[in-house]
Amino acid sequence: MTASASGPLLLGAQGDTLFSRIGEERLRALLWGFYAEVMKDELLAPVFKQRVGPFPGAGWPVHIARLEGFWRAVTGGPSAYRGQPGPAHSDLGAESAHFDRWLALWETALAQHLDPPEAQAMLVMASRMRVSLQRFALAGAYAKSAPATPSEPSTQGAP
Ligand code: HEM
Repeated sequence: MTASASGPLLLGAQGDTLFSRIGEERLRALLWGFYAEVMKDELLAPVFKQRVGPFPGAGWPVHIARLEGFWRAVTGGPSAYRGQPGPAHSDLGAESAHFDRWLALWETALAQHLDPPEAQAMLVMASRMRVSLQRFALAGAYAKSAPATPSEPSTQGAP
């Protein structure tokens, strides 16, 4: 074997990140394709529409750019992402069923846009993230349903 067959798959250890194997263009296409499907889904779409607005306008270009930064960061690419994924999910009313659906659509989108090894790696990453994101999501839901705290303004400003 000589180096003549070198391509993106034979980069040195430092350059061989998941991000470098996926590439910027495919990552972006994956994200737009994924959220296009999310916004056709009757369970997920209302949650995103309320926060981000009607797809693909409103807040979507900014949202996708933020997600691109996030996925670049976690796949070893250059990224300026400084967000807080946990708190972003704490007030959505998202439950376990939402995460099941999200991951099912993610798996489909990954198969459409990426080669199997990268698709598998991205699926495993998201499955692991789910554990903590869902914890944030459900904690927010419990806080909301707790009857102890009156939501009326009568107590606001009280010492
Ligand atoms: C493992 C699955 C998921 C991953 C990896 C994920 C990832 C992310 C990330 C990285 C952000 C950007 C956070 C920020 O920096 O602002 C985000 C935002 C958001 N996610 Fe998720 N998410 C997942 C599941 C879900 C589910 C199930 C829902 C709801 C049905 C959801 C709804 C949202 C919404 C509405 C935002 C925008 C929040 C805002 O900007 O106000 N996500 N998500």
